[in-house]
Amino acid sequence: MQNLPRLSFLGCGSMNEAILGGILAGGFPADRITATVRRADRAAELRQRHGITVLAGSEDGGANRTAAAEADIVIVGVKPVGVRAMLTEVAGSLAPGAVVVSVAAAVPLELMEAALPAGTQVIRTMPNTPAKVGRGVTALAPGSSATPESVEVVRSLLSSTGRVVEVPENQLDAVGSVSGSGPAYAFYLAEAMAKAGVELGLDPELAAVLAAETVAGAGAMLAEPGADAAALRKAVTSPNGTTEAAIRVFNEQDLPGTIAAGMAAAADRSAAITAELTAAS
Ligand SMILES: NC(=O)C1=CN([C@@H]2O[C@H](COP(=O)(O)OP(=O)(O)OC[C@H]3O[C@@H](n4cnc5c(N)ncnc54)[C@H](OP(=O)(O)O)[C@@H]3O)[C@@H](O)[C@H]2O)C=CC1
Ligand SMILES: O=C(O)[C@@H]1CCC=N1
Repeated sequence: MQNLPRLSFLGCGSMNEAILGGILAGGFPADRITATVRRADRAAELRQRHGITVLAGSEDGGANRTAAAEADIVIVGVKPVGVRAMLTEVAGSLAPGAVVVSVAAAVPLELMEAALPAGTQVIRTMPNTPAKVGRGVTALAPGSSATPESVEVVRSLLSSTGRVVEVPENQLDAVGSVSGSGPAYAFYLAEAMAKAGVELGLDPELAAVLAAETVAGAGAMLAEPGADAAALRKAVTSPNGTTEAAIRVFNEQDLPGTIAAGMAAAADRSAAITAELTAAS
């Protein structure tokens, strides 16, 4: 892979489109990218929005095989339950030396490698949707045949979507619970803050703007070099002031415990999906 790789996104919904958006914003040429989806209207939307080639209507798998055959890096972005069928479909069409990257939660490397020709390079990742704006974080775990050079190429490609870290595969359920699902928790907080603002008498539109800008602004501060969440929180919290009154109630009602319980449920769900997929193989 001396030159810029050719990419194919097999399945291009929320997550793969976010990665695609981050990569394109980083200057990757649209004419080296193909995506596949099932629905013609979704294909048209992606073509119009990104100027990439999109193949749709893959009832017989033809679109996926065509896209896979022309790619150096194939990024599989279907739901976990569809990954094995997708890999089986394209197994015979992959270009020699192609690298298969999965963004699917809970689908083990072993299961993916078993669906592909022996020796296929597979990399399992757990990205998140802020990839779209270059503020994502992706954890990756290389499969048994992935070479360090290929891992480096994928790492470098994904670095235009944000931070990239390598972890042992057995940490990916926990990673998914923190950063994979994490954007939803931040959006949930913004929704809850807006709702509470309305209950305090604010106009709904104003409350939504205040909550969204606050979560976004706090996120931007957290992204500054050396930022520390606890220190930033303390800087807002005047002794015996308003913030302290709010945090006291959050602690009395064990909000940290509620968050921990929710995140444990996310990690447990990931492990349960793995068990379901493995039992079905
Ligand atoms: N959403 C997120 O924040 C994150 C998701 N993930 C993982 O990403 C994966 C995708 O999730 P998400 O993007 O949310 O799901 P979406 O449903 O938004 O996207 C799935 C995409 O796959 C396409 N698709 C399904 N089957 C086929 C097929 N046979 N051939 C071609 N395309 C197909 C769909 O096409 P169509 O639109 O036409 O139906 C759709 O574009 C999951 O495995 C999930 O675990 C990981 C981290 C975060
Ligand atoms: O909810 C899900 O299952 C996926 C994986 C992480 C974020 N979204």
